[in-house]
Amino acid sequence: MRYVSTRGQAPVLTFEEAMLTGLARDGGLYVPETVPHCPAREIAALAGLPYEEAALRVMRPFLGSAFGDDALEAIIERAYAGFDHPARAPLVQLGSNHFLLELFHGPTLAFKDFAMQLIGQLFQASLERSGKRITIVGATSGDTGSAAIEAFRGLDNVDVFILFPEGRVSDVQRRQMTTPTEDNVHALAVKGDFDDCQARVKDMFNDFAFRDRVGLSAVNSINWARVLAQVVYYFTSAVSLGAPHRAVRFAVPTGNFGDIFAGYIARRMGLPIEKLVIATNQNDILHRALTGGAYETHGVTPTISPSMDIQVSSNFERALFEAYGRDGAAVAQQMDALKSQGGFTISQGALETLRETYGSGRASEDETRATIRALFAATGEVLCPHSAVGVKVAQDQPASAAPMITLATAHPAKFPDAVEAATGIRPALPSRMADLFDRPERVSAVENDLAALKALIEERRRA
Ligand SMILES: Cc1ncc(COP(=O)(O)O)c(C=O)c1O
Ligand SMILES: N[C@@H](CCOP(=O)(O)O)C(=O)O
Repeated sequence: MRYVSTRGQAPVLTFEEAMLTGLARDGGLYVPETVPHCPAREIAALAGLPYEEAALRVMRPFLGSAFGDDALEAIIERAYAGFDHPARAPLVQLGSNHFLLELFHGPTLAFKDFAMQLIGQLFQASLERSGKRITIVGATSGDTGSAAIEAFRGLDNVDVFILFPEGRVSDVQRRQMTTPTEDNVHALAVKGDFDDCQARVKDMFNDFAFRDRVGLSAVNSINWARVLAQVVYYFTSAVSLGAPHRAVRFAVPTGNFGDIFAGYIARRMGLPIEKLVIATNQNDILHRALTGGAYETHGVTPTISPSMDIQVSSNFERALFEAYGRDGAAVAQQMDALKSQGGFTISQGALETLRETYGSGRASEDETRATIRALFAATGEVLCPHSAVGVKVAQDQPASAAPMITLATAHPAKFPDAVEAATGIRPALPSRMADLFDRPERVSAVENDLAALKALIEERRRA
């Protein structure tokens, strides 16, 4: 299995190389050269398997020869051993044809743990073999950062720097990043929004001298390995509702488009997904793009679902690459326009292709709060605001016989103020985090300035 860049000008890599590289050297994102097909009988055979076994079967064809079967099996076992729920990704029924896929039972209480716990193990195995050391620099709107820190804390051959927008993550999210004591972990509060943080990370990747000197690696979903790990739960949930004999739909709270693109890969592999519905908050660039054809940034607005306060949605580039028939030059042109003019228009052909796969919707702040309140009153299920955006948009979709599965992407206890305001209930953190607010914080406030950030990283990383 080989990986190519969405901009067509970077070296073709193996899985392991693409994982360690992160962003392609032409600024694009790696995608598999071909998407392996999973025949219906193999999809059906996933029914009833432990999550780990299903993960091995779904991901195996993408990894090539980098990790042997036994090694991969052990890696997957270790990755999910710290999850609080035996099913890892349990399904809860919300209504006659609507289900919630709970993805928040991992160590940091968000869906990011599914991928981050796995790639933490994959990186370690790979670095032990090569004897190399790396510097991970990630951008977060709240959840990727804590998941990355949890996966890489304390490792001798990895330094981790996480850029988060100052004052724009919840207190729980911030403390998850600022209270770990390991000296390879650095939480950086940037004066800016998530798009600024993500842009500075990409700038660092585009400075090849810096990139090579510090051994830069990415753990945002620009890294293909992140997306791959998220393909698995589309299979496990769809199969438990009757796939491959019955089609399903997914509503996916969306920001950087990594999670929903994992659903696209599952669909391309042969999983019968009728629609992948993009659910956005007020930062609705993706909904506007799908409905009107113009992908235009309007600036990031803070919301009660802060992890989705994103306008430059990195993985949409992967979707465009597919919609433009894998024309890297066309994608590069649009990405240049995004950088220089703040937007671009999607061609009619590409838009129609996107609409065959994706639906979309947007939830306002009031609708998000009302959905948390109504679902709690009707079922007792307490949603985080991101999951509530997903549920609201799912409820707004046209009727279909195919069951709708909404991804519940974070635990409500990460956003206690918003949840309490909607339900009167203040959700409690699991007991292993009960003292989170008593732990001392360690954080550096930094300007949104590339040179200053690079200097800080050079100074603090352990050579
Ligand atoms: C809780 C939560 N929900 C949804 C999203 C959106 O996921 P994606 O960026 O993969 O679209 C994020 C962040 O990415 C998140 O942290
Ligand atoms: N919502 C994310 C933003 C980064 O997304 P990623 O999936 O590309 O890492 C976060 O919580 O940090």
